[in-house]
Amino acid sequence: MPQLNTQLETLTPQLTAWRRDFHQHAESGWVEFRTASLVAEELDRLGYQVTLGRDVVDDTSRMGVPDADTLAREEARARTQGAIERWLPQLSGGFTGVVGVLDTGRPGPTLGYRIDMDALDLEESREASHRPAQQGFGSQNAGMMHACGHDGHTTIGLGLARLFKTFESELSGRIKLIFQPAEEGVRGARSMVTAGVLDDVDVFIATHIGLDIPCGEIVCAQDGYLATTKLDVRYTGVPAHAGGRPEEGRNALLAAAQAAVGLHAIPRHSGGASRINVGVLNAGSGRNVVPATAMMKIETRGENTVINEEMRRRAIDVIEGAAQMQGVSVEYSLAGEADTCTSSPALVDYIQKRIEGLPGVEVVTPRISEPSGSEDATCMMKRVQERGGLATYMIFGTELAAGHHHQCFDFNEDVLPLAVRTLAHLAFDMALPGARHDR
Ligand SMILES: O=C(O)C[C@H](NC(=O)Cc1c[nH]c2ccccc12)C(=O)O
Repeated sequence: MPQLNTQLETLTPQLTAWRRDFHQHAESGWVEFRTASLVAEELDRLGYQVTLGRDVVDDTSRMGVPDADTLAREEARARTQGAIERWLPQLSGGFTGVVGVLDTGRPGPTLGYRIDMDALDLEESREASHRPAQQGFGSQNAGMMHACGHDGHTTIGLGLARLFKTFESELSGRIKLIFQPAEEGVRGARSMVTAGVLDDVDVFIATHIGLDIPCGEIVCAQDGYLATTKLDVRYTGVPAHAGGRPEEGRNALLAAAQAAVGLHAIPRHSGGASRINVGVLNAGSGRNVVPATAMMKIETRGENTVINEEMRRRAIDVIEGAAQMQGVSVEYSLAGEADTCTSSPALVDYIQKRIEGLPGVEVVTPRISEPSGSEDATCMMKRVQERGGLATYMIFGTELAAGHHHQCFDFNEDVLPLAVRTLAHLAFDMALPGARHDR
């Protein structure tokens, strides 16, 4: 569709502006108030059916939600940074999911795109060599940075919304744009699945940019996502005068320290890839006080659910054993979890055939399965597949200034128009074997 290229040329500066605005106002999981409000506003302006908040995020299945004071503080911060006021009441409390539906009224599948919006809990580099810092769009929010490309994902989602609206007469069925909160820490997707957001989706595409693949190279299916469990751990001991009465204390810091070493000493699994990481350890209150409190944020991962479950089980043994050694109490809670998933072969074949030769598409890889991080889009994919639909997870390569989750992360923005055009192209004339067309 030549006019698609023309439209895209006009759209590209807007894509760059969106990306840099989202980058500058980075918001981590469940506090994407400004981002979600701007997304809802744009979808509504374009005439999409917009649902958000508790209508698309199930409260009981949310994980790793910040405390009420943090949610309130970040909502107030979002207001000062230009969040669109009329959407905030529904987003309040961290229900920051947004779904836009374009119903063409013509028979055809419902095509769902997952777009994750959240930033990482990370302080962005202020070095002049870091382009966002140098060009004035570095994160304004302390401790929050788009260091994985989700500012680009949100931009791609809005670019798709614009193109689909422009070419609505060429489409059939429905387009469902699913803007998800809290992918980092694998927390938000399960809540949207439980809220039923995926229950009417026939074809589902999740995407990620970067992943050490050059711009112009596209992977139709990334299958190597690891099953993962995230745990918050809290040790409670007994404070005492470290000099006068050390024997009366019970040392929570030592329990956490011994747990950290013990966790990393859990053997890797012979059945496949396995991971363990203690990402955060905070403990104690003063130099001369026997530490009575310690907290850890940890994660286990496995190439499949059996391996991850074994790693989780071993981790719990270590966590509880360390508490016993120091005579302290311990509590732990689930802060996130995700499974593995395999993309639908019929959809992968379809995508490969449709995108080969498109402008800007230089290399098309059908499927990669090497273990590579985790993703909670897998639970959305599984929901679609178990209902007879098709799902995949696409990768759009782009050059990176530094690796994902690094404070100097940045990417080649040429990937934005390329991803928008390629993903939009898949929606036109979608004749997919195996995708339900009874709508
Ligand atoms: O477990 C999580 O917190 C999800 C998070 N997900 C990502 O970072 C997205 C992602 C998935 N696979 C890769 C590979 C490289 C960079 C990023 C990713 C991760 O793996 O730490």
